[in-house]
Amino acid sequence: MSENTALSENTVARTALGWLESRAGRGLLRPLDVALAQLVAAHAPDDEAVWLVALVSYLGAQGHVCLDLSAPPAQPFDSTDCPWRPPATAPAPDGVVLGAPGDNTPLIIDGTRLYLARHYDAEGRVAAAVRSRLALCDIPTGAAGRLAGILFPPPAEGDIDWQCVAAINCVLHRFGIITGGPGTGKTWTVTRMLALHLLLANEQAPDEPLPRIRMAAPTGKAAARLTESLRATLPSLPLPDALSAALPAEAVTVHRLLGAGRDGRPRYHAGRLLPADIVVIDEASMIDLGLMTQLVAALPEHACLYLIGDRDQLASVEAGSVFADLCGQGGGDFSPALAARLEQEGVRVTANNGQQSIVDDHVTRLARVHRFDDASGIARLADAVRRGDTRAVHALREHPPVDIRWAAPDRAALIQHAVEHLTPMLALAVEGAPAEEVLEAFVRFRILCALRRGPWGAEQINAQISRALRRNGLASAASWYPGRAVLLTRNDWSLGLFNGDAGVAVIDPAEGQLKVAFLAPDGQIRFVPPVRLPTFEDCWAMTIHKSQGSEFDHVALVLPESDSPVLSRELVYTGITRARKQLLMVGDTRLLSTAVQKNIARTTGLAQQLAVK
Ligand SMILES: Nc1ncnc2c1ncn2[C@@H]1O[C@H](COP(=O)(O)OP(=O)(O)OP(=O)(O)O)[C@@H](O)[C@H]1O
Repeated sequence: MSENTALSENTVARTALGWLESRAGRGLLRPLDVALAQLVAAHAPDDEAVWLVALVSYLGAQGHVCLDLSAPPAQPFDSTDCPWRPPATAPAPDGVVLGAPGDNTPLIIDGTRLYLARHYDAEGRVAAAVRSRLALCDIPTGAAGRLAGILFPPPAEGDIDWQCVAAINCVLHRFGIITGGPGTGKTWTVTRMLALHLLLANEQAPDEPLPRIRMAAPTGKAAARLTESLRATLPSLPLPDALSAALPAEAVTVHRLLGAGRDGRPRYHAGRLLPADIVVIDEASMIDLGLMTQLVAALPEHACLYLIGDRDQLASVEAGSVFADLCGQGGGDFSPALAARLEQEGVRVTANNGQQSIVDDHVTRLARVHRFDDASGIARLADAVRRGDTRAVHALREHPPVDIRWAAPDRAALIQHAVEHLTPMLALAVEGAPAEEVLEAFVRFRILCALRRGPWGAEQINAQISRALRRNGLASAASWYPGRAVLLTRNDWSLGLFNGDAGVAVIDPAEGQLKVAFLAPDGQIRFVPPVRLPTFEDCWAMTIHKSQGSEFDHVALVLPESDSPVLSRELVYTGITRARKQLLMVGDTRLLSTAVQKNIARTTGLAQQLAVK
């Protein structure tokens, strides 16, 4: 029997496909969701699998790695005209479309969680890579603590230096996580943690080569910030030159680390492992399940993996919330066994048996902010939002600290504010100032919008600012003028430029022509002729999503006019924490309260895979 005959005889599947196609026609499902359903319909013994595959595929596009049948999220299949509802309990595997773990079927059911096989496999690989790195390393007792004394000043009596704890906890294991908000000294800690690794390696095996260390971040911008931070920190490390030389002076993007070529395919993978002994990934919250799977596949078994990030930030754009899942509830007390080991290393922490995940002991949370002074309103507001404490948010609205201003949604005032703050950067570009200076001025101010579309979305605000700049004589009528800021919306592997990279048009000193300047991850500036750019948009305002991994001195954070599914605590927290010195909050305060109370959880199974049994 041909597939077509099977399909035409399966009248129930026809009903399902008809409904799915109509939804796709209205843009409520992706063509891909329907295509997968069609593929399955040709083989499925009944229509249930057809519906399920479309739903799980749809949820994947919403960031969910799987469907938890015991708590299905809201989705288009909830509409009254849908003849089907997801089952409340797990359907029995049919061995053709729906399989148990280990089966070679397009859908896998594990307990109440239903996956596309590819996602199930990816989660399993990440969990296995983490699990295989949790044992204590073979380091003589007391050595890590003793050598940490060279790198960390002794804490005040009765104080715990969590930065030192994080460094020791990392070097004791081949897997570690350091999480904390902005300015909590994560990068500062990481460089000392790596220095501690080198001191230990040098003491234990002075004749062996030092460990090969690589540092990477998900975006070019984040990698450039990390490079800058590394260069600022390295000179202050009390290390002999031979050891200092083994510390990386620059970070690369994770794609570069994996040697992704023009087609995006990695050069390093399970068949050709990354030549590294220690790998550190910064801004790890931005890494999606797919990229994390590629990374762990390319990692040699003996290599250490350390993830650094802020667990309270938005999850990756693509499916999964790997970093938050791995952090779990960790970052509090350690198990009695680890606390005992840390005490042998000279640090005393409180012990508790409440670990929910086998990863909990590997997570160290930094809470003390080093960058801002204690009075920083931005840090306090970020913390209130992180905790979902609307009262504290309200108090900061009633009595605004010096670094926060609140404004009602007044469009003319916002555009005027933007023009004032962009003027110095545009003036520098017109004068032909060096690209470094123009790019530096460019990160002094940014409007961050919760949404892309709509009256208060980045698209419309960008268009209005461009018009206002022209009206004010700051921009010429030509499409390209010095100071025009753009955000790339597509990768261009041949240019080494990526979706989300922002650049500014400047006069190239070598040729005297207008080129767009980008800061590369290695800290160098790249000049690209405008005609060579992949697709882009204006970058006076950008969405909070796109701003991940970047920081600006002054941020104007713009809320939409009404609630939206994407408006959440994580989104607002991420937006606020992009601001270094000044924050202008624009929008309705009630909407802010709604957002702060809304936690967006993605359905994934990684935490369950790593749960303490
Ligand atoms: N223990 C410390 N003593 C002195 N200065 C510190 C200490 N820890 C961090 N700093 C300084 O505080 C600032 C912020 O630290 P760092 O950049 O490491 O934070 P971060 O958590 O990585 O921030 P972000 O996530 O925003 O990049 C830096 O200037 C750093 O040199």
